[in-house]
Amino acid sequence: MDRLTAEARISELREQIEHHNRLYYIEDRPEITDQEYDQLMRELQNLEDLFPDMVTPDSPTQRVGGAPLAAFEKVVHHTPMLSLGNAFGEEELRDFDRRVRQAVGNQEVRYVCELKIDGLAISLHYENGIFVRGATRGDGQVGEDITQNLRTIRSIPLRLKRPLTLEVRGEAYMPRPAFEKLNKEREERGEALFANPRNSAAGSLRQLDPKIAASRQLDTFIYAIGDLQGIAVESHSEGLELLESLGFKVNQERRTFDSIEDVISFVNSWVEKRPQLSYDIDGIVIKVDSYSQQAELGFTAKSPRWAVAYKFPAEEAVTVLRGIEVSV
Ligand SMILES: CC(C)(CNC(=O)c1ccc(Oc2ccccc2)cc1)c1ccc2c(N)nc(N)nc2n1
Repeated sequence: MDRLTAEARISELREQIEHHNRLYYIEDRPEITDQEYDQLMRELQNLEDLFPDMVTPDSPTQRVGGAPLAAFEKVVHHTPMLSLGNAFGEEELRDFDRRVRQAVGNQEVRYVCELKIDGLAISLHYENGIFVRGATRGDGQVGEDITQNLRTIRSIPLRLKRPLTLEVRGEAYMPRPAFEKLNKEREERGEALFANPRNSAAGSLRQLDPKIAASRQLDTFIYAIGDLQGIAVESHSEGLELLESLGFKVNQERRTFDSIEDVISFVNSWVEKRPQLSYDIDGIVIKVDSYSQQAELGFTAKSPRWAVAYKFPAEEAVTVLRGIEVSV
């Protein structure tokens, strides 16, 4: 095959593979079988083996990186990764609403409610649409460079739909079925089990060998734009739509409400619905939607005044001590 034909076929295969990747890992509605997908990947791999100079970092064949690292480098976040203040009851949500309305005067306030995924906070940096670096939250200012491991997560796009330079935040997590399968395998091998999906996601992303992370079926939900050059969006919900249009996986259970009472009903509905999800959540995040109102509210030393995390009561941890059941 001559170079020109190879080049055309390589970009056609990449486009098809990325399309089916999105359908399978982000929209959860595959259109082709795994065998057909593997065949596309094999054809691309063969062509890249024949023409190595045509390999680019955003090629789907470049997800499972090279050799294990000796250690993780440190990364300074462009904008700090802030934490969330907590609310543990309905009254605290009403207090939050009163503080918000006090600060913004008698304007209408719209809230965005998002599931709080029980995983590991991550930051992803893109230059001209190409994934160049991913990091853990660390202390909010400095995290660890886990780019090689994050590249193995299929719901993280290696190239965006538009050549934007931006930094996004989200959660890396392990779906419960993958967690149960992993622990079953570890039990058969006589290895220590992970206590919960969050620990297994954290443990997987802390592996220096990307082949181990690649074997762990991790997933992501992106929930915030950090640095965004040159695109004007007016609200958080618009920002999430933009993230989705760029190719990120954004959780579909988010809702907007114009009153804190509706927020409270939404929060209560998730206390029951939580077990139906295929992943763990530890609460609901409520954010003021308007960016201009967020700016009016500002930040405390470590978290925004325009957001709060409603935390669910910890799962009833029952420990059997000498045959007596006690709840802790
Ligand atoms: C709201 C924010 C804290 C993200 N936002 C930021 O980290 C952030 C960071 C700098 C910002 O602006 C600054 C820029 C420079 C200096 C200081 C602040 C604004 C937001 C957050 C944190 C955890 C979340 C979580 N677990 N689940 C969901 N669903 N949403 C979450 N949202």
